[in-house]
Amino acid sequence: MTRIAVAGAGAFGTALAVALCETRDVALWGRDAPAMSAMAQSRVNPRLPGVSLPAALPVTADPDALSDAEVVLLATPAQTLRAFLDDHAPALGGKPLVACGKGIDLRTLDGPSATIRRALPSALPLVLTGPSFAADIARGLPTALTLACADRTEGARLQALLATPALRLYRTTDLVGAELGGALKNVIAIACGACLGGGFGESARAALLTRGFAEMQRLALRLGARSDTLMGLSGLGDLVLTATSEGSRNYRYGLSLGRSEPFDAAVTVEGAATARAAARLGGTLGLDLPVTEAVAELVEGRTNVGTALQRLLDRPLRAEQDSAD
Ligand SMILES: NC(=O)C1=CN([C@@H]2O[C@H](COP(=O)(O)OP(=O)(O)OC[C@H]3O[C@@H](n4cnc5c(N)ncnc54)[C@H](OP(=O)(O)O)[C@@H]3O)[C@@H](O)[C@H]2O)C=CC1
Ligand SMILES: O=C(CO)COP(=O)(O)O
Repeated sequence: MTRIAVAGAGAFGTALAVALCETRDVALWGRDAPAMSAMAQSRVNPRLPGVSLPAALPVTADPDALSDAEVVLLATPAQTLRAFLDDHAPALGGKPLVACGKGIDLRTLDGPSATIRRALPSALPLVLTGPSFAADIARGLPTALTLACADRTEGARLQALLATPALRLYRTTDLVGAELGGALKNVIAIACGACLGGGFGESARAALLTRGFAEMQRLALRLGARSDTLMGLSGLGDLVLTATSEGSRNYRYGLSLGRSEPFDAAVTVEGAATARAAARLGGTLGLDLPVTEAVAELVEGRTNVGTALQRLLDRPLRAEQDSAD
């Protein structure tokens, strides 16, 4: 029996499968049968160029790879997670399902763990998140991630199963904090990219990163997250990586918005839909999320970077901390 299946043969799913197959029994599953059979032949995934797929890694579009697995890693983009779970419910029910995507479903405003719970109440949801570019993981570079599971015993078991010598996993029981840290940092990364792309400078980016982090905490804490989770790998750690590196697609998308340049619509940019979802959540909860709202407006083409930044500067002066007077 294959112990682990990775569902979603994009850059991240492929990287995780490559890393895990050194020490574990893993299969990489993708929905596109011709693409998976080309990948099986060429041992290369065009979504993760420069990485050879080890001979020991089966790559397949056969749904049996999902039903045969003890644990399934869900590496599809957040906006497609619900459809994937619905399509494969009989194969996935009752299993630990590890959500690896970073986003909030725009239709339901659910994070990945609630999406799993709603679609498959018998499954055990986990969240794997934190600062990690797919290419780094696939190359075996040192990486540290957070694995969240409400059940401590299962969390510890999966932590041992999914860690590798180079991929160090820390565990937590705070699913909401872990998934919101990963989802919301993408929104702030877009803001930071737009700032740099628009020529507003690194000091302004540092301000946006910091005030954006305050917004991440404001929303996440209100939704039940723990503050220390946001201060960890899944929040601050991933924000620092994503909001400062052109390795990030969210950051590059922001750069292109700032430069008024087109951006390839086929590239996965989770923060675009998540900005809109988070702005809606903030509106419903009566929270002040000005950076998030600005990104949602940018994504929807309702403002431009210069106007959005000026609006942020024009806001009334306030205390830095929400709790301070
Ligand atoms: N890339 C990275 O460095 C990292 C990515 N992540 C997260 O991982 C998630 C996936 O990103 P990434 O792999 O980079 O994205 P990619 O764009 O590289 O790939 C997305 C993959 O998801 C597949 N997919 C889309 N919809 C479905 C569906 N309904 N059923 C099955 N498969 C589907 C696509 O298949 P098809 O080709 O057929 O469309 C494609 O293989 C995102 O949430 C991202 O934030 C997290 C950490 C790092
Ligand atoms: O989540 C990531 C790094 O931790 C990948 O970021 P992008 O999706 O912006 O490329």
